[in-house]
Amino acid sequence: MPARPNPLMGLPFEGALEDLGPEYWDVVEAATFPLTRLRFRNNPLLHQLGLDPASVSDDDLEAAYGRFEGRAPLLALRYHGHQFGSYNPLLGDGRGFLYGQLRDRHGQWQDLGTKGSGTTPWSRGGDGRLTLKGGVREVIAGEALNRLGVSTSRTLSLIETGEALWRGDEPSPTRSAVMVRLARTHLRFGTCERLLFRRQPAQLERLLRHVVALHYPHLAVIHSDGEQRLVAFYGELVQRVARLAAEWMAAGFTHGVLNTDNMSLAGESFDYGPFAFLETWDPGFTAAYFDHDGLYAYGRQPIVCQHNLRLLQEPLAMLLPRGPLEAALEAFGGVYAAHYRRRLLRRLGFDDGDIEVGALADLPDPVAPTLRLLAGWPVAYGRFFAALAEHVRACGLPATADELVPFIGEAPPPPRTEWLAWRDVWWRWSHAAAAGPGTATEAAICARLRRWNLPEAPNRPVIERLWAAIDERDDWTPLQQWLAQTVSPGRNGAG
Ligand SMILES: Nc1ncnc2c1ncn2[C@@H]1O[C@H](COP(=O)(O)OP(=O)(O)OP(=O)(O)O)[C@@H](O)[C@H]1O
Ligand SMILES: [Mg+2]
Repeated sequence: MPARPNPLMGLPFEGALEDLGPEYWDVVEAATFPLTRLRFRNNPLLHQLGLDPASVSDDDLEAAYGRFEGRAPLLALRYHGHQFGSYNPLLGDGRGFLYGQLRDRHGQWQDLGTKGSGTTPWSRGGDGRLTLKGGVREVIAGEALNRLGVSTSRTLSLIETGEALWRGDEPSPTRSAVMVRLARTHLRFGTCERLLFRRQPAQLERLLRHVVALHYPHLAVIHSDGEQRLVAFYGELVQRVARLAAEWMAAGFTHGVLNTDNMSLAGESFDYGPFAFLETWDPGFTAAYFDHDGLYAYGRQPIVCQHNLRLLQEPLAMLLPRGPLEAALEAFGGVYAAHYRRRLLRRLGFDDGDIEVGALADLPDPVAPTLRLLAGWPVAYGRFFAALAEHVRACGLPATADELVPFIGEAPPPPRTEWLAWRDVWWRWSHAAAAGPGTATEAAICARLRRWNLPEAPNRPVIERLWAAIDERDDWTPLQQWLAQTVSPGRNGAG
């Protein structure tokens, strides 16, 4: 009987970046691992790629994304980057490669990229590997952020590979893994910076033509003039990154390593290393243990993103005048503020559209009172929203402001002045929304609270609990349960 074909190997890859030529990448080979054992598969993403998940076996995934059978060429991408303020010209894919590019079910380009698949010319003495814990953390970050509505890469598969790794930030030896992630692109701000370093304007122009064609195709239609098109690309990237920063802030997420080699030219969030979700709300909260000065602290993320966008002007200035770039960057603050407000409102159950325009003008904005309350109440940021959602589901909308009581049973009481101020604003909004012209009935507010908040945000203690079960007993059930109950909107009762 002929062997059943592996559906993953029939995916319709198109060599868009490969066709740009070897200036941008090196052909590499994957490592051979002592074992390949599937630990996580993302069925919704398999579906998004046009496959029937039921037709893809675990062994298919191990063959394609653990043993890398039947796929060539594998490309380590070249890039540089500003890391913690210093330029590093020695970067590039040092432990991953571009596996392939294809259009998904919605016609959207997707890259399949690996992490932990072996050394490359850019490994700089590193082992080219990913720890299993690092892979588990990537799975959690991508799924949680996606569930919170953040534009993010996601892990397609995580395969344990049976090696013993030594790391300074994990008890070692520690277990190894290889992951494949889906991202709109693996091209980074640092990909452009490398071409400035090497003074290669023609190669930058080719690269950006590729980026616009794949990731900003509407701009190619609007602008026949190449220069205008690139200015428009930068302008849209500014807006996408501003929205992304707002999404991280509303999600209570600290990326941790906002170097320019971790900034996507498609404006999507990716590379989940030392990230952390907030415990108590604190703008100074720092995720990476090696970020001694708090450069990439939670509250600095918008300003760092804006700074990184300004750094990107340097390579672009090989092709474009500065004036329009600087003018485009000025939009950052306004786009950020408006998007952050919308996202925070949504976590509180609200939307401007719920409320009569006249009534809206009379309402105090809930953003500042929410942050003032959170700054003084030692509760986990995600817990605040989850508990609000639970309270409204259990008790309905309060008929009077006084009926709304501090709803986090296990927490110390909130600071009185900040609580009363927040309570009154939230109550006024909830009543204006429920009485407004939109569809924001009590049930709709309740559904929104459930949809846009996680029952349990994966802050450090939560991730450590999930990891401990894997580490101590090889028990994957807590992780699977957390993923099923926390990140699956269906199970969570949300639409
Ligand atoms: N164990 C390792 N072996 C070789 N190179 C590594 C290793 N860890 C990190 N690097 C390289 O160091 C640089 C910075 O690492 P960083 O953690 O930002 O990226 P990454 O997590 O490896 O990959 P990505 O940005 O694609 O998610 C990258 O060029 C990366 O390839
Ligand atoms: Mg990186």
